[in-house]
Amino acid sequence: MLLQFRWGLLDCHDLREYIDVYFMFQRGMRFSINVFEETRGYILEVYGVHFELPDLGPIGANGLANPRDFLIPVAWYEDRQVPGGYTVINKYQGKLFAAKQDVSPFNVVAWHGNYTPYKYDLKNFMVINAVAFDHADPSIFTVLTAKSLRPGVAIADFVIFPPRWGVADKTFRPPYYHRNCMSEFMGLIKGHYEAKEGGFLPGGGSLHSTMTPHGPDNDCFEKASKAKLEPERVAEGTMAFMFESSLSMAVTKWGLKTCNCLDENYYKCWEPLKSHFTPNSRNPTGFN
Ligand SMILES: O=C(O)Cc1cc(O)ccc1O
Ligand SMILES: [Fe+2]
Repeated sequence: MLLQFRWGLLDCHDLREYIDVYFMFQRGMRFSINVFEETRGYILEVYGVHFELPDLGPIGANGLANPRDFLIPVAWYEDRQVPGGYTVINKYQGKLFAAKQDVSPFNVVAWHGNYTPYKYDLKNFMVINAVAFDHADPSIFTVLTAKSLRPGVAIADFVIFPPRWGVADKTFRPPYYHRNCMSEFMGLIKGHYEAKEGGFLPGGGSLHSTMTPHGPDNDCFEKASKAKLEPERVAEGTMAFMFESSLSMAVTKWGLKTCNCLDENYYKCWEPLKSHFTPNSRNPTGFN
């Protein structure tokens, strides 16, 4: 992603070197985004609470997304007019409003406070994974969380699936088949997602709503069930992510119809799955 971000008082300069970046704009901030090349972006807005680093628990003081890697922009302003003027788009009570003005909205020359936008390069995420057996829950990949009042239940988690090593023995290594109380919106910034190599394209999105069963497609199941469990690179050159929420998500009319991009056949990726239930294989040889 090649882009340039500007927001009132602050300039993120040219971000050409950044590929997988997370940006946070605080409420009320004016910003503009210039893109230079093929660019993909996803937006998540939370209300009432702020994103914060997850509690690290037994991980200790350091790990996952480290505070040192969250960067804030330097002060910057511009005082200029552009032909046709500026259109400032404002979101208010869920609706977008546009206002025209002659001067740049980024014309304030001083700033004092502790309420800044920030950026985080996803490459800096310190990935943790299972190193003996079992598939660890995706909460190990939480970059930021917007907590609800109930401990452990987030309004929204921002989770990434970065390149890493898969080494777990006696384990089906891809994501397990599951249903859970969270809504899972997934996106793909680049590459492919291990659980749906063909059916999930960069720039696309999938939504598995609360308590909807889901998991790897048939190809992934077949491959991973037969694979020799040697150490292997997982998700090399890719970046999938998940916005996970304890709230339900509604799909807009645009998403369902207008965009004309709905994959009506998505469910078919699970159709070839067969039952492999064998009650006697509960304790595979050598497994305690
Ligand atoms: O559904 C998904 O593909 C996301 C996901 C990944 C994983 O490794 C475990 C659980 C989970 O929801
Ligand atoms: Fe899931």
